[in-house]
Amino acid sequence: SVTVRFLTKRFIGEYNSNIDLLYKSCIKQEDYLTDIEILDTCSKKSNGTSPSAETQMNWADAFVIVYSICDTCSFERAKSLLDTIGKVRSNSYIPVLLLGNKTDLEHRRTVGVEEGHQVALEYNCQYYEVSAAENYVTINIAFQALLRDAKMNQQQKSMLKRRRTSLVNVSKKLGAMFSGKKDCAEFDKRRTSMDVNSPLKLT
Ligand SMILES: Nc1nc2c(ncn2[C@@H]2O[C@H](COP(=O)(O)OP(=O)(O)OP(=O)(O)O)[C@@H](O)[C@H]2O)c(=O)[nH]1
Repeated sequence: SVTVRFLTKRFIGEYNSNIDLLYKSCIKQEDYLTDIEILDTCSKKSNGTSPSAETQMNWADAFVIVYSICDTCSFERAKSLLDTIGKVRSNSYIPVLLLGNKTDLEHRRTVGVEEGHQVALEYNCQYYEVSAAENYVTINIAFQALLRDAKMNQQQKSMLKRRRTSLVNVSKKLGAMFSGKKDCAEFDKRRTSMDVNSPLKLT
């Protein structure tokens, strides 16, 4: 099973009272079990503290940013958060879901769909407009899409890590071979036992 960690202001799953701010759940998606941990960034722990923004941002595998379509300030805050995430996690791709909430209050809308789309394009994140008050269908679709993205991202990262480790091993062995270090003898021993016509297998 895979653990995917989200940072969000919204809560889905079973509240774990032992760890303040953290909600845990295990879901089945496409025949795979996935443990989900969701950290609500706006709440405070019972002792009145909350982890620093940077700690929270490094902890997460994915982000959910929620603004209200009736509140331009919340949209500006969402953009500033996207900016911070981009800076803190600049070394690799990180899945982000931008949610424009409260579509049931269309008559009070101050942030247009186009503005949301534009920001999502700019920051390369997924974007949905939803209403937490009305139903969970679109929210569910949005979370499923983010989860899929986060899992794929994790798989790609671990594949890259494995590739990098095997490359390091190869370069170590080659280094030992050319610098005549003691594991060179071990390397040679293995090499001579191979068929010279078959490709050199380094693990
Ligand atoms: N009409 C409507 N009201 C909503 C919706 N989602 C949340 N609200 C209301 O908006 C208010 C704020 O909701 P919260 O869930 O406390 O929002 P929040 O951003 O997590 O709040 P803080 O964590 O205190 O910053 C509450 O009165 C909710 O009932 C929605 O989709 N439609």
